[in-house]
Amino acid sequence: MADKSSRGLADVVAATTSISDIDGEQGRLFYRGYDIHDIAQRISFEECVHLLQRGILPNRQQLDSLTADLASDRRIGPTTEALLPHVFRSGTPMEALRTLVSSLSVDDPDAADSSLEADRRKATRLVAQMPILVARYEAARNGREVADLDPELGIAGNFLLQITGERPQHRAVEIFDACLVLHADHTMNASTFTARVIAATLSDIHSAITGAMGALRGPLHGGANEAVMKTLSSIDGDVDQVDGFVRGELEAGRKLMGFGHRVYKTEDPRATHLRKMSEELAELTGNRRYFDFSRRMEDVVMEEKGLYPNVDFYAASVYHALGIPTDLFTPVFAISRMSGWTAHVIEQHEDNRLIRPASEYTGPRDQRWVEISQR
Ligand SMILES: CC(=O)SCCNC(=O)CCNC(=O)[C@H](O)C(C)(C)COP(=O)(O)OP(=O)(O)OC[C@H]1O[C@@H](n2cnc3c(N)ncnc32)[C@H](O)[C@@H]1OP(=O)(O)O
Ligand SMILES: O=C([O-])CC(=O)C(=O)O
Repeated sequence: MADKSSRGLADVVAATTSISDIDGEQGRLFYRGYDIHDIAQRISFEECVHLLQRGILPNRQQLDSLTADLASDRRIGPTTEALLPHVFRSGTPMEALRTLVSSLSVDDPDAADSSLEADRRKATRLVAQMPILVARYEAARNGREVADLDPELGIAGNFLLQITGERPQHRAVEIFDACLVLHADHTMNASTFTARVIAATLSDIHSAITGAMGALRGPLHGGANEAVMKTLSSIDGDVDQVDGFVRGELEAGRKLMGFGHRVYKTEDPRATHLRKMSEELAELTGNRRYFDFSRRMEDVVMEEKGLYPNVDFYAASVYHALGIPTDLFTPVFAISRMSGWTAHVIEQHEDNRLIRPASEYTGPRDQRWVEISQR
């Protein structure tokens, strides 16, 4: 029996990993030993995928090879195509996309192969397919065709192109690319843990990723970015209204989405980059409203609760300024996190042991069975 239970598994070391690491006291994040501050806004999402899935930053030849794989792997199969017109009517994009991601296994050329080599091919394919699925979903629900992919653009640029229907500005692509890098992996967060638990039963990578999508969706995890945008846009009037709004929410005992973190006791290093990018986009678009609201909200939440913004907070105003619809913010998170999830599934399969923690029983004991007629 376990010695002590930890509510929400806080501080429990649930896996060993060489993919990412966090120092929550110092507010530092590392991907395979690289400080996020050194690589964010310097490497492309494709380089990041290589780093997470294949363990090293690619040289030019390795990057070209991965880029070619990603380009040839992004086709979605007939089963998923057939589902698209049905699932876009379902409640939310994350529900629909969870179903679409699950369906990708049906036509996957490696579906029947559970080897590590097949895992690696499926991992690349899933990263390539995810942005296409989101773009196709967006087009389907608006009754339009997606724009053709531009071979000059990478994953970030092509996604913006397909979502907005317009060729994105160079700086917008750079900023979105950096967002994808910043969200790519984060140790044993809830969705990655979910993926690893599923993978550890020796289940397949599509099952693990489908579970991860379900975990990411919730507002205490990836769903917070959408919730932040809804909060920002619900505040009427000017920035002076923010103080009263925040205090009212806290007095009512409600949490403010985008604040707080299980691991960081100081600023989330990703928020540092996203805050700067949000401000830059506010300047570039000439619309400071949501950046100014966010800055004020950050100050009031710090004064009132001592809480720092997490990755989801400034991601909201950044994605909004980039023209991404609010209900696609969490799917965008999934596009990025697919790289981390798949790397973790491979790592789990490489050195597997079933994940099966203990529980602390709190129910009644020594109950006696009685006939149904006597109950
Ligand atoms: C990508 C990501 O997943 S980043 C996280 C995204 N999620 C959010 O932004 C949702 C809002 N934040 C939260 O709910 C939490 O801070 C979490 C889920 C991120 C971390 O949760 P935990 O480590 O379990 O902390 P917990 O929820 O127990 O909070 C501890 C205390 O801080 C308070 N608190 C934590 N976050 C917030 C918040 N955002 N707003 C108001 N109060 C908060 C709690 O009410 C609690 O107070 P209490 O001790 O008086 O009851
Ligand atoms: O690590 C966590 O618990 C949540 C988080 O910030 C992430 O998944 O990026």
